[in-house]
Amino acid sequence: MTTTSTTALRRPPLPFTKMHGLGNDFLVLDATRQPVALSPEDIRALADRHFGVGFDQLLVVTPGPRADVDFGYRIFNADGSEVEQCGNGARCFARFVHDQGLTDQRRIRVQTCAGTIVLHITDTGHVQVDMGMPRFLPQEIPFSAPAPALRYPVAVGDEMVQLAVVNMGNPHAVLRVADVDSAPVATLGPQLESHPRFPARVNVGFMQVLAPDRIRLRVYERGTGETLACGTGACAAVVAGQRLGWLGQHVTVLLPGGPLQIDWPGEGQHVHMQGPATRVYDGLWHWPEAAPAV
Ligand SMILES: N[C@@H](CCC[C@H](N)C(=O)O)C(=O)O
Repeated sequence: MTTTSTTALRRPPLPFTKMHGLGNDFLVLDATRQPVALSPEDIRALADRHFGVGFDQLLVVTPGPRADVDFGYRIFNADGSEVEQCGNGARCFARFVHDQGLTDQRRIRVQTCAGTIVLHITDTGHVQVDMGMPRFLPQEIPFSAPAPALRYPVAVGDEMVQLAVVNMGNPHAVLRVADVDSAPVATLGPQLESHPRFPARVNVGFMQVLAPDRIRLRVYERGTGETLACGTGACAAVVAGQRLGWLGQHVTVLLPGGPLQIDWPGEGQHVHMQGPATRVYDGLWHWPEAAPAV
């Protein structure tokens, strides 16, 4: 029999939770109770919507690295790249640690690669997130430009587009469009995502201003493609729109997956986001067996 050694080499099944924030979907792993060591190939296999579970981002809940934070939070895009921040993921993170009994606190401090964020579960079950301070200097995005500006002309093929750039922990470019339904998200999105002026790639938001307190937004996400919602993208669009004089301090952002409330009192202040977080199901992932040689 050859099965003994094969079985010994098989990786144990991986318990996970599937969640979403307005359709931006996540696979959530609890690394406070089980060891989690995944390669970029493992993440891509799990993210595959036909052969795996399928998700936009993988969220890993870890123990807090210091006494002043409750948990750590690692985020990976569907392409296996690790990223600094995820707004919709932060709301799901709060619901996950609360609903799994990892904490009974409603105010949760979490360490991400981009710094500390504070999550608050409201009485209605929504989650408010203090997303920290936006940054705008080209080197902080990172973005290649000779001097800071509110918008930058960027050449894409024969076309010139006007971009605002914002770092919300992760990099964002924001374009204003007349109508998000006809915006070239599928073509311009990937061209800008990997544009040479963004050395760490970039998330690309297409914003339609309906009123000073209401926008529509579609986001082509770095490492994932267009998603039904992007929390950091919503924050970046509101901050960029306010700096350009188009928006006020309190804005409802209508994403394909639903609305988010974003508030920014202005320069030098933190951005706040409020919205839902939904648990879909719990599952057990069985690692695929190596395909037999043909
Ligand atoms: N969906 C997210 C952002 C996830 C990370 C992003 N794709 C990146 O590479 O920076 C959100 O809700 O903020």
